[in-house]
Amino acid sequence: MSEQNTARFVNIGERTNVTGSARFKKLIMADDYATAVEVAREQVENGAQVVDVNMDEGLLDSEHAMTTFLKLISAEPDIARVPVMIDSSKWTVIEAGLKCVSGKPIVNSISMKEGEEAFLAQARKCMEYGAAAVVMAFDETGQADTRDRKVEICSRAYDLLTGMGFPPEDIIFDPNIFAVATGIEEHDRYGLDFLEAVAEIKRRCPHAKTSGGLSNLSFSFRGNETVRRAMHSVFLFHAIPAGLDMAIVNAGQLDVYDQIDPKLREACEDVILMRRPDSTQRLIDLAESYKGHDPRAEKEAAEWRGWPVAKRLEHALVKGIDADVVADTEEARQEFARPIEVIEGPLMDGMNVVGDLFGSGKMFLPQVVKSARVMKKAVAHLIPFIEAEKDKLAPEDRKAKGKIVMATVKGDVHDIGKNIVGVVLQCNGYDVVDLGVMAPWSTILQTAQDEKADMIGLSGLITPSLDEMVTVAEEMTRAGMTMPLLIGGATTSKVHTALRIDPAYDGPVIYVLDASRAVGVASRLLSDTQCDEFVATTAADYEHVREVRAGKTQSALLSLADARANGFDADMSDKPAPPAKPGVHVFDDWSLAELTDYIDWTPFFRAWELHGNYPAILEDPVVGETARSLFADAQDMLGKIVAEKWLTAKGVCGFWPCARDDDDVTIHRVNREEHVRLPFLRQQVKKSRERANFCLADFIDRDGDWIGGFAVGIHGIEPHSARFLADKDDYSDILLKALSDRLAEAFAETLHRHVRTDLWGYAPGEQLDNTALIKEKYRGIRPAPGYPACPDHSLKPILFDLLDVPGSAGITLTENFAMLPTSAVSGFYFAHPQAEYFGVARIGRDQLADYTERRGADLAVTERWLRPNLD
Ligand SMILES: C[S@@+](CC[C@H](N)C(=O)[O-])C[C@H]1O[C@@H](n2cnc3c(N)ncnc32)[C@H](O)[C@@H]1O
Repeated sequence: MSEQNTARFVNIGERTNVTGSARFKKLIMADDYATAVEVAREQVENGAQVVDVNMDEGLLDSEHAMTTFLKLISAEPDIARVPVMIDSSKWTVIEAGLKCVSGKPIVNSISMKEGEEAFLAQARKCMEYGAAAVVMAFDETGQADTRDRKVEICSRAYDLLTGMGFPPEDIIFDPNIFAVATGIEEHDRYGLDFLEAVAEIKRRCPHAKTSGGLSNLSFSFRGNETVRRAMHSVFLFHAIPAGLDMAIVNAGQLDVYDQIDPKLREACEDVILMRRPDSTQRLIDLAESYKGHDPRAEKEAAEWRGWPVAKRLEHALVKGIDADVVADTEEARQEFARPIEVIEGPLMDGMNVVGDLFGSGKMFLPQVVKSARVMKKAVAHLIPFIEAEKDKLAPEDRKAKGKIVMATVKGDVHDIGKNIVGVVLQCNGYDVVDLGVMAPWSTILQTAQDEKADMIGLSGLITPSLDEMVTVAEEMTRAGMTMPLLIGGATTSKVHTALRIDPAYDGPVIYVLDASRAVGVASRLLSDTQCDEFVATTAADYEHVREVRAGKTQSALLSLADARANGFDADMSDKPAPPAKPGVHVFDDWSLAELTDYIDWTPFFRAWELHGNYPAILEDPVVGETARSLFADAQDMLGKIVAEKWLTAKGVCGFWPCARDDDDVTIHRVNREEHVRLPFLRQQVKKSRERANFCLADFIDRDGDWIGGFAVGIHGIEPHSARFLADKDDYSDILLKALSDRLAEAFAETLHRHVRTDLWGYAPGEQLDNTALIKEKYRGIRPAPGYPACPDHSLKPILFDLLDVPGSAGITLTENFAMLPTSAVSGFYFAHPQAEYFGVARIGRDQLADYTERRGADLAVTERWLRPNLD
């Protein structure tokens, strides 16, 4: 697009959207609103003139999330200066949002899909709130595709809206941008139809505005970023003069129209404006030449082995190639006077390049971990020579930038995240003393003192670990320590760090969002010039979080009695039939080959901090190349895991007759003639009119029903992990752990399907592919203790006892109820068709007391397990 065009073009920021941004979703799910507000700020700073906010996520109370976030950003003057677009497919969420926006909001979207009456009712609401509205070109018969349908629907909507007094300048038509050059003839006109429709709509509908989502246009060229960018720029070059006022597009990914290769520009223009019958084929042919191969890189690949050794080492480090690193390091050692100089010279130079690329977002975690593997192998080769030299020369020890003691806290066994952070720190020149998993506070403190560490880093994945971290902080205070304490891991958040850990420790406490932040945090903490300011700013930031929290009106809670009265009323005429095969079923060795077909790959990439959905992530313009390479390595290892039988999948499941007793489910163990009580928690947050206050017991019939349970685990990782670590190969070790986790989840999915179709057998004819399984399109749920519907991890011992999990599947529990082996999943089966996941969220003291009694436990104990739900 030309510069003149850009000036008029309204760019709608789309990063504050839980459906489009994995990072934003993670922040919202972690209740880290303070950081989520920063995402909105970044967008505005980067030039977004409207901020689109979307909270449509099944596990969220979307209305609550929308209102909380909107209230927060409306209190930030530099964000509140741009309008907010309230984006939801649920009208209740939009309405909740409208109530708390201070400036002029935009509703995204309304349409005549459900007929005129519903359309006008929504429009009236928009007017009441003074909101502008995106009106989709959609009517009772469907979405408008041709020019005439777009114009017809928009004109009709315009007449209806202006007829009821809706200000025309508050109407934003979205006449649907569809993909062109798909090879289907009817699609050829889509670009031109949109452009012509925009011009005509602007003519017929004075003062109304137009908008569109641009990325659809180039959908058929996924993976070919050059062509996609060119298409978008060419399209806007024509659409803006035609009257397009705004679009959802990443402004940073547009090319200047005049600078696009003229051949490509012309071919795009031919397609969009339908100037030739063969334009699609011509663009497809031309697109090939912009794809994949980079002749320069290929030439380089062949040449690099002939470069001088220092450059070869740097290249190997940056590219993560470990094949020749030992030979090259040896060659370098012979060239340099002392072996230490190889580390301080070419190796550190190479790692600095890696650090810079990573720091500037041009390199991603899997590549960094591969680079670290090269570095470790080179250093391992040099160590004996350095040691031997010590006697003769007594050289100074290699100077590290700083020393960090890292640990996964007591009771927790998860270490993928911690290991990644450790590797990243090491390859940036820090010494890392890794205490592994399940580290008690005493060991952590002792090691930090013995090693004269500069800081401690704690990690944890399950909620009880939050309390363990508070304990470590308190003990550090008691020991009079002052070194910084770093907090990270999936269960942690900035809010928890600010509210609970920071006040417990006198020294600096820093929450580290992900591995990519670790080096920046460590280097600032150890910098003579930056440390004080960084510590002070962070402390002030946490103080602010505490103030905001203190001033925040907590969502109102119902009494437990009222919440029960508003419980979910499941239709018990629909309850499942008794299982076809009741009792307990043990699986000693489930086929790994079968499990590989049921892997959900998206969380695999997330474990490596590559955000995006599989398979689209493989074609992502930014991380696609890294994702493809990682995926190839994963497939390669998975092949070996299956063929060479590295691992064993053991599982158990069972079904028991039961009945509901208020919020408990009592299980009848027929063979032992005993009853086991499963106490569940009920939502107490006051709901808007129609929503119930859910409890898992609501899905069970008081007059008799069935419930199930399961536990699955992947065994046998240890010798392989040890082999990789002995070979200085953290990359393969982390890869193996991540794959083992994937296999455990795939096992849970496969076993659940076997339960539905065969063992319980309530859905014998179910035909769902893996995508549908991942989207949980089946009947029934398998809530897991520690997850939002049953957040109390301490239900696990009851489940484990029912199934004799240690005996049948070889899985045990730590004192904080983490499962061992680490790659394990357990939960309950509810088969009622209306059963759904929800989050218990905050509960009141009345429920805590009631639950304590039902569990027959001490208040102090239940309080500890339920702490995240009490604050
Ligand atoms: C963590 S994901 C795992 C599946 C995903 N496809 C994977 O491979 O990682 C989904 C599982 O988490 C648990 N879960 C999710 N939401 C839950 C909730 N609100 N309450 C209880 N359990 C929940 C259920 O066991 C569900 O099957």
